[in-house]
Order: sequence, then structure tokens, then C-alpha cells
Amino acid sequence: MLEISNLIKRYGHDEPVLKGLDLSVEDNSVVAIVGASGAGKSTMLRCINRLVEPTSGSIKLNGSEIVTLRHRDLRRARRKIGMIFQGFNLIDRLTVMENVLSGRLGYVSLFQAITRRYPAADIERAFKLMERVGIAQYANKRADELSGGERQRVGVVRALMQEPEVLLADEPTASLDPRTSEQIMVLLQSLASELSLPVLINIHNVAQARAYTDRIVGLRHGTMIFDGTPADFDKQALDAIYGGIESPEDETATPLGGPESADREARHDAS
Ligand SMILES: Nc1ncnc2c1ncn2[C@@H]1O[C@H](COP(=O)(O)OP(=O)(O)OP(=O)(O)O)[C@@H](O)[C@H]1O
Repeated sequence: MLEISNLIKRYGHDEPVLKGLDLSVEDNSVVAIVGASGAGKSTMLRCINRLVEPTSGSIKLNGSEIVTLRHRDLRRARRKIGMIFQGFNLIDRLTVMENVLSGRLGYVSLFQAITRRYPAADIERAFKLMERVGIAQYANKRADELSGGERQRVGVVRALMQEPEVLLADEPTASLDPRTSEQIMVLLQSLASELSLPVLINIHNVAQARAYTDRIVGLRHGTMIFDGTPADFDKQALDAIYGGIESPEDETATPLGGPESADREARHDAS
């Protein structure tokens, strides 16, 4: 379980960009974080893995405080936090397997990492996970030979190799076509329940947030102004979050309450 309490982040002497956020996410739960550009979504996610230093507040992962950790303890905590990126963040010239195994870097010695002598158990786990997400056949291909959707699956498996206790995804579908995006969202949803993980997804595409997550959190100017189920996420919530700003809902042309048939189809095809 992830528990964020009174999280404040101020860059320099500017106004805080996170103004006292409180958010608890249970294992198995997939939460979409939505909000206009600049609302603080990425900052929030980056505070959780301490890529950004919180100004104050508490972030607990399964009861352990993250905000006060330093040095070795911070490195240990970070390996429990899997991160999935919009641009995949793969090393192109390495194979899929090598990219996947880099998820173990927090666990193996420097010597093992440099000489790529990963334990047999890691390689076995890598194959199992690659099979699970449908990329095992690409294990020896260079990462840059894969399509966007396949690359994002590599990113997902790399994160899972960390044996994470939480998954954070920062716009994981923004570089993908709509169909592939749906498949990645379905995958994240399935993995949350299979592995009993809390999953937080920053996402601009409101229709996908509504279709593929259990809960939507809406930020506006660093304050949480909506926290509810997709069914509760109505036009009023949308207007409050994007108020006057053109919302990504318009891009999808999906009526509120309506993406279920596409959802069913994608679930059927993607898992
Ligand atoms: N390193 C930084 N230094 C100073 N200000 C920053 C820094 N990173 C982000 N900000 C500011 O913090 C605010 C929130 O940014 P953040 O990237 O968290 O928003 P976001 O909701 O993720 O936006 P987007 O959807 O465009 O990615 C913005 O006003 C941004 O300019």
C-alpha cells in the first residue's frame, strides 16, 4: 500500500506545485492521475521515487517512510519502485534481454552487472515475465528493432524485474497508437491484480483513464480536486479539473460513460 500525506513540493522560492496532497492507494488498485499540463502530476510521481525531493510531507510504501531516506537506504527503497516511462527509456543498442535484466541492477554487484553475469534465477524470471507480456520471442533482438508497443512491454518487464512494491507509469501510452495504448493499459490493469501491486498512471487521455483504471484522481494547480471512480467522473469533474482548458477528452471523441465496448474488445485481444 502507498500512503501519501500532506505532500508539499516547492521548486526554489516559487509557489508550491504540490499543495498538501493526501492519497492512499491499495494493492491491486490502478489509479489514474489526470490534470492539465503543469498541474503537478509528474512532480507527484517523481516525489514518490525521490527523483524530485519533496519539500515536506510523508510517503510510505508498505509502512516504510520514503521521504527521509538517504544514501544506501534510499537506493534500497528505489528498487521497490518500478517506473514506466512515456519514451520507454530503453538502451537501444542492447538486446531486449539485456534491457530487461537491467531491472536487476539494484540487486546485483557491480561486477555482475558489468560482466553481465546475472544469476540464473534472474534470467529465468526474465523469460517468464517476457512470456507473460508476449515479447519472449524478441529476447535477443536489439531494443531499437521493436515497435513502440513492444518496447513499452520491455519497459514494463524491466520494471517488474525489480520486484516492485508499486508501479509508477508516467504517460505510458502517450507515444503509442490508440489500439496499442489500450493493450498496454489492459496489461497494467491485469498486472496490478496478478502481482497485487498499487499502480499509479499519469495520463492525459481521459477516456483511457476511465476505461482502464479503478479510480481517478484529478489535480488542478497542485491540489487534488477529484478522487473517485470512473463512473463518478462526470462532466462537472472534467470541467473542474480542466476548467476552460481544452481537455484531452476531446481528442478521443468518446462520450462520457461510453468506452466500454472498445474496452471489452481490447481486453479480449490484449491479454
Ligand atoms: N525542475 C523544475 N524546476 C522548476 N519548476 C518545475 C520543475 N519541474 C516542474 N516544474 C514546474 O512545476 C509545475 C508542475 O509540473 P509537472 O511537470 O509536475 O506538471 P504535469 O502535471 O506533470 O504536467 P504535464 O502534463 O505537462 O507533464 C509546472 O509549473 C512546472 O513548470
